[in-house]
Amino acid sequence: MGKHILALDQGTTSTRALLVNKAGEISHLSREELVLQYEHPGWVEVDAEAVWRSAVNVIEETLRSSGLTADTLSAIGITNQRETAVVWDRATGKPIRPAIVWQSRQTAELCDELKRAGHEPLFREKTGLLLDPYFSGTKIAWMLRHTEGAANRAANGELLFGTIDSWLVWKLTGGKVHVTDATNASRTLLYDIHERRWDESLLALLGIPRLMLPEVRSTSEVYGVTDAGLFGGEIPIAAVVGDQQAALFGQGCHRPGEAKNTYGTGCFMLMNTGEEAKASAHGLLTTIAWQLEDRVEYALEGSVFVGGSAIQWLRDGLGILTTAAESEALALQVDSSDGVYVVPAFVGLGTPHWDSEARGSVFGLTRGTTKAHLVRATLESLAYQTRDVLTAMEEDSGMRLTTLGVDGGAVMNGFLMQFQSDLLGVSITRPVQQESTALGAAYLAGLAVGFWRDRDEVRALKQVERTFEPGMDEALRESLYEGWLRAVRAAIAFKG
Ligand SMILES: Nc1ncnc2c1ncn2[C@@H]1O[C@H](COP(=O)(O)OP(=O)(O)O)[C@@H](O)[C@H]1O
Ligand SMILES: O=P(O)(O)OC[C@H](O)CO
Repeated sequence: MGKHILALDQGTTSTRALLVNKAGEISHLSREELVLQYEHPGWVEVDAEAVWRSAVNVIEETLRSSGLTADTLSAIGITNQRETAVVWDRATGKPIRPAIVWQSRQTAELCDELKRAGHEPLFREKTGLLLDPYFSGTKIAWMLRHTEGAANRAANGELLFGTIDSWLVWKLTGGKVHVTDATNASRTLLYDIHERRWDESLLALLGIPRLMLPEVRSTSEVYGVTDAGLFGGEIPIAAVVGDQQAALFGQGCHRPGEAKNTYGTGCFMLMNTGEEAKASAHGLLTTIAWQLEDRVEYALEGSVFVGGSAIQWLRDGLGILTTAAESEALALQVDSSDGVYVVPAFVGLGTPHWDSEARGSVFGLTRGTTKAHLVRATLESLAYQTRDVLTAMEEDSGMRLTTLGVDGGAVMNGFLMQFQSDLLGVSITRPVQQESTALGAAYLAGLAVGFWRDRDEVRALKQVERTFEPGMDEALRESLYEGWLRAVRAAIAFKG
């Protein structure tokens, strides 16, 4: 048995590989940025070949910098941005067009068509999701409709579909293994999360041939080994898990009622609900937390589409920041956002509104507004959106949260974390190891190959770096939040 698990974390904006040892310590992180394509307003795509190349590069770099060889690794655990859809040619392994990223709105019309025909309750009941362009199903249907000859080729078994995990496993195994896991399947809009199978009636509604779909396996098992030609030896691939579920596992939220929020490109709060798939009355998603052997556990999820990417917009779109980290000092230059609210609905709104037509808006500008106010209001928007989600979560689960575990790129921002704690009235714990997603994938892979004994062993590895306690006066907190609710209502009303 080797001394390390390699975690491959394929996110929206970057691909990372890192090593995890038995104590849950991380070393030799290698990272490659990805270029997203925004060809039309509301569309977000990425070159699946570039994603694949980035995965090879970061694994090679991690091996090189650590001096380890492939056969000294115990396993690879893969975690990935979810819903992003790839369709490729079975024979050549080439994608038929760019992958459609989870944030993309290009299937809004198709979703509306299906809603008008009254199909949403069926999708909601079987998959725990909603008819929103976010999920993979309509993205696959769109590719089949908009790529010449694709529908016929798919029906003949010449094309394969996969979320990013499937695509990477296919490539890593040299085109031998076409699988996904239950967490990723639960984000496709095609998988019955109760019966645990691809659903023929949903496939028929979307015109997707069953032949294209991967086999659905558990979240923690050996699916195959990496092609010996790639890294100079075979490495067992022993976990596949959607990144938000991986973070839930990595944060040690293994018991019902435990929750985490990840602040990456988007913000995703997941609460473990155990073996019960709880339906939501407030726009949350019911999703599979993980499948271990034959046992499935579920989660309630609130999905916020634009989180850290609003900070990237300040940096790259407006040019008022040179780095995302600078946003903290700027926000702290002012005592408040002075009545300014930024609603970053750049690609519509997810939980609890599910409005794919809404667009971003800024409210409350005066002649005295400075870039510090705008930056602060943008950071605050992550916290306000999270409060919307937590309110829904508490109403649906009937549980009151006292502590929230956090992770993701933006949690380094101390201003944001304190404001978040103030606004929720909840303690926030930031772990020492903020790569919860990669840790979750490593733990799940390690459990499959006997690197760790059981869940309790990995849960005990978590260490808290800092706790943020709520300190804001309640009247102020509620009046600030009132302003946010007004701003969101106005943003939704603006779309005409
Ligand atoms: N100090 C910071 N303050 C606010 N946002 C930050 C900070 N550092 C990084 N971010 C944001 O975090 C995001 C990157 O987080 P990460 O977890 O790597 O995302 P993903 O996995 O979605 O690619 C970016 O959108 C970036 O703008
Ligand atoms: O790329 P991330 O880490 O922001 O995650 C994206 C989510 O999985 C989308 O559902």
